[in-house]
Parts: sequence; structure tokens; C-alpha cells
Amino acid sequence: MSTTNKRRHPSPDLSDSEDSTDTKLAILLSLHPSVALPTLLETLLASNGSVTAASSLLAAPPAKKQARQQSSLSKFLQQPLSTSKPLRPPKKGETIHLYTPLSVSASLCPVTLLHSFLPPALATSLLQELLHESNTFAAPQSFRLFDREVTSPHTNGFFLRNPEVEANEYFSYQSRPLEARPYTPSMLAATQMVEAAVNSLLDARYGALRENKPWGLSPQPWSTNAALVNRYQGAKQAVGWHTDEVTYLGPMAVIAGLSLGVEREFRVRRMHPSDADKGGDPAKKGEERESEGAYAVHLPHNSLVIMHPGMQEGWKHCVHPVNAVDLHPVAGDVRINITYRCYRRSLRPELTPKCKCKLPMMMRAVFGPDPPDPDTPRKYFWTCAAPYRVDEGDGKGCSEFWWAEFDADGEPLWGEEKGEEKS
Ligand SMILES: O=C(O)CCC(=O)C(=O)O
Ligand SMILES: [Fe+2]
Repeated sequence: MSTTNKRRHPSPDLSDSEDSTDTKLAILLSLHPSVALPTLLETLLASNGSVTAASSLLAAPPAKKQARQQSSLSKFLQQPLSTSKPLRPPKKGETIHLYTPLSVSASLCPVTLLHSFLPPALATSLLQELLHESNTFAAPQSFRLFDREVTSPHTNGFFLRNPEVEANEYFSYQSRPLEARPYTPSMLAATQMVEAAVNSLLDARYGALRENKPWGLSPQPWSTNAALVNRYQGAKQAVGWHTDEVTYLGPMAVIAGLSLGVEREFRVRRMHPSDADKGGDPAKKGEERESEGAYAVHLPHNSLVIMHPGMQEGWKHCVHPVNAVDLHPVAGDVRINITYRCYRRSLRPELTPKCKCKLPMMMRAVFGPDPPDPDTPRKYFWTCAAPYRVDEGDGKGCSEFWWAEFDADGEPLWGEEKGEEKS
């Protein structure tokens, strides 16, 4: 491997990369959330900066591995790294602002943040290509939410890595056919780095063979075949609280979002089971009032946010409108976000069910606890998508609904297979 190129970007193995100590600590902290930061720093230094070695040490039974080299660490502790950040959720009505990878990992928020992710020239070319693409994104669309018509005030475009081989029949959250564009050259170039970062994180958390993975997470390496690109112009364009549709992602999805241009806030809020749109017990409605506040993760140009497995099952996220933005030299007042997704082959559009209205059904998760008990299957259901469309009849649809079934790797079990198993 070349040692001459000192440009800072994630190598396929984050543990051996030249990432900053802040990033390494962020990764370590996401792997060992209950270990105090000074201990993480000590262990990282004692391991000559290797995240892998430090993580193994920390996973070992607690011996006499603490309280050495304290003095050499104090310099780091003087940096404003939120070292004393309490491991507590934000209280109702409170928003905890998180600016650094380290402070994100020190929180309970199920995301990893990486700064200065791409080589700067690639980040700029990607931004330029997508600013150009976004000039032809469709105007903001309306959709229906609980009998209200809602417009998400930003634009987006749908991209497939291989549109020529993928059946281009994907449907959006609002059950409209999505017109796919091919990944742009820089999107493709960035893809390899995003995949390396996501897989390093998954390897570190769950083992290279995913031997410690929770129920539903795919054991396969994460690779992206679809991406939604969002464009937010000015301070007010935003997207409201939601989970990402899991129809094609399946259970325990991992999603990586690359931010370019203007810095904006990505807010994340834990949901309680009674907040579920469907299946919630009306008698427990009051619990929603007790739900927690939010984290606001600040996403500067060229940062990557990785949403962990279980986030779509236990948390909602949004991009919050703000009063003003700092202009970006290339993007002006625009923020571009690419959410790289890994659609399952087993949930290709031609395989997913249609309801009695003959519309493709959508799959949704029932909110459950986070972190989940790793062995407990999560709950998902297939539902008629008509209530989410404004252009489809009275919005009631056929109300078809049935529980979705998956194996421990998150692969769907369709009715016949279950029937076969039973017989
Ligand atoms: O713009 C972002 O960072 C998030 C976008 C998002 O939530 C989505 O595309 O589902
Ligand atoms: Fe989203």
C-alpha cells in the first residue's frame, strides 16, 4: 500500500487509517458506550492508535488496564470534546446539539458521524454533479398523513447504481413510481469509501462474520445499490419527522447519509412503542407526551452519518428548518444530501406484494425498544399504501394489512414458504 499519499480519507479499514483521534474515539465510543472517555483515550494511546487493538483490550475482562498514562491524555481532555457529556437522553422539550463525531458517539443517539469524509476534490465534484442533477428534480410533492395533506418542502431524486440491470419499478413513500437516474461518476467513486466505512463499523460492532449481530441484520457485506438525493435550498426547506421506508430495505437497515454544501441539523428522536402510527394502543396515547427530546446532529459539508441497525425501528429523524444558514462557496444556500441505501434482492419490487387496490404494498416497522434485545425479532407489517397518496381515491384504500415475517437474517418469509415449512 502506498505510504506517500497522506490525504486524509477513510481507508477500507478504519482502524489502520490516518483518521483523527477524534474520529477514532468516536468509533471506540460507539463500540463501548459505557466506557468512560479517559479510559478510551488511555486504551487508544496504549494501543498505538489502533482502534482494533484498543477495542479488543476494552472487550477483555476488566483487569488493571485503567489509570495508566493519565498525564499524556490530559491534553486531549482540554479540548472541547464534550468529555463529560452525560449518558442520558434529552428530556422532553430539550434538544441536545452535537457538533463532533465524538459527542455524537458519547450520546445515546444511534448514529456515527464522520467528518471530512471524502478527499476534498471528490466532495467538490460530487457536490457540483448533484447540484446540476438537482436542477431537474421534480417539484415538492404532497402526501397524506393521518388525513392531512403534507408537502415536504424540499426536492429529491432517486438514483440506482445499475439502472440498466435493476428493474426500474421502485415506488416512493407515497407509492408513486420512482424515475431512477444512474449514479453519477463521483457518486460511484464515493460509493467505495462509503461501503468501506459502513462495513468497518459493522465489523467492529458485530464481528467480520457478523457473529454477534442482532436479529434481522443481514450477515452480508453492506453495499449500496440505491440512493435518494435530497436538495434543501435556503434555511426553511426541510423534511419532517419520519422513519425511512423499509419496504425494500428490510429489517434492521443501515443507511449512510453524505452531506454536501450548507451545514444543517439532522435531528433524531427516540420513539416509544405507543407512538407507532399503526397498532398503537389508543389507551396509551398519553405516553407520547412523555417521549424524550431530540438530538440535533450538525452535518457540515463532507460529513457522513451512518444510521445504525434498529434506528428505523426505534427512532425518527428529520432535517430541521432554521432561521439562517452560512453560505457555502460552491453550493451557496443549498445543502445536498445523499442517502446511500442497500436494498435487499429478496425485496425487489417484482417480489413485494400488491394489495386489493392493486397498488404495491408498503412495509413499515412497529416501534420497539432501542437498543433492542439482540435476539428478539422486531415487528413489521405490510399495508395498503393508498392512505399515503393524495391522488388515489378517498385515501382509505383497501386497508389490507398483514404482519411481515422474516428470518433471523432479515430475509422475508412469504406465506407459501411458511406453509411449506409447516407441512
Ligand atoms: O437530508 C438528510 O440528511 C436526511 C434525508 C432523509 O431523511 C431521507 O432522505 O430519508
Ligand atoms: Fe430519512
